Amino acid sequence: MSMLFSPYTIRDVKLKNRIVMAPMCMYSSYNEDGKVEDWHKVHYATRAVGQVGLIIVEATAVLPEGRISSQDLGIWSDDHVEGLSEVVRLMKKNDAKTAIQLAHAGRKATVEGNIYAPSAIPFNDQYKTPVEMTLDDIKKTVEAFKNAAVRAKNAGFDILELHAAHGYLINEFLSPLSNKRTDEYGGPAENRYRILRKIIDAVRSVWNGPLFVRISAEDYADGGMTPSLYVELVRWMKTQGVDLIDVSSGAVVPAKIDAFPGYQVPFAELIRHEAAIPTGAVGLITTGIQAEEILKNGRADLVLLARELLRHPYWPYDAAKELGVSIDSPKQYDRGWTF
Ligand SMILES: Cc1cc2nc3c(=O)[nH]c(=O)nc-3n(C[C@H](O)[C@H](O)[C@H](O)COP(=O)(O)O)c2cc1C
Repeated sequence: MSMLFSPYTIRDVKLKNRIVMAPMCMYSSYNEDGKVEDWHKVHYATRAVGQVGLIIVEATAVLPEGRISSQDLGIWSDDHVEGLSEVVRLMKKNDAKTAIQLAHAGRKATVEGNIYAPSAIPFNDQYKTPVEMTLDDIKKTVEAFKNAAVRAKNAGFDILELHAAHGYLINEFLSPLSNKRTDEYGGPAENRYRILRKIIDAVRSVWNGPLFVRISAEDYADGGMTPSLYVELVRWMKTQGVDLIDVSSGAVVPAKIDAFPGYQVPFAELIRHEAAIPTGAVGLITTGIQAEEILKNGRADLVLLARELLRHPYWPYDAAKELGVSIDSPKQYDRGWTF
């Protein structure tokens, strides 16, 4: 029996299969700051038609200065809710469950004006030097994540994901390589974790649904974070009511990454077993058999695909065929989806 095509329930949300579309920035809010465009509607609805069980909408900025680019999606204003609701409606209408990744780009923001980070150290010489956040800035940021969670709820999302990976703001606090603070937000792991602790508590105060956190489990640099070091942090997340860790890696400091099929799966596996929490595996997963192996060997609970779903929006059909499983097709496509 296929595990990839078996349902998975988190809190009160039942996914029809274990296939997840990983968050991917579309940099397509070209008309109005942070707003949904037709592109987003077509793009996300298409993967829902393709029978992806859970779709995670791209990194969506909780503050305008927290955008990776000026064309990122935003959720810092109530004006963003209407467009996001429309994307949710289209995905749900096509039978997918929906999530959104709440994000702040920190020192990797490329917007005009000041950018903010735990310490005033640029990512590299291509990036601006960020302003070191004051305690008041931190408070405002925590509040922004909370307000974003309320808006995501109003837009109708089933699941929330906090972006604590890829060298963006939360990741910058977690890693000792980018956080050189000497106050209660820097130094030992417990201090570096403090902003995420506050964000999770703030989000949890307004959100009862499933909550994921995406982490970069490995910094690929001396003195940086490793999957083993993350186990303690993930245990804290679990105590705070986080339901699943979406395990990615890298990008907090410039480093060379040797990416090969399934290269991040061992990190998801270690965290799943050591911290006893469900995980999602991501990174160069492209075939049904590969996905099935990850799930059946207990290495992760969900499988996330990014670039493969840009090439093949109906990948679930291909994977089902490969695994000899019969799945429902959108009824309009019945004549093409039988094999
Ligand atoms: C176009 C593009 C945009 C991305 N944007 C995001 C993002 O918004 N948030 C995030 O956590 N990861 C982002 N990623 C990383 C993917 O979610 C994924 O972790 C990575 O591409 C590895 O998976 P893959 O080998 O299946 O592509 C992006 C990747 C691509 C290709």
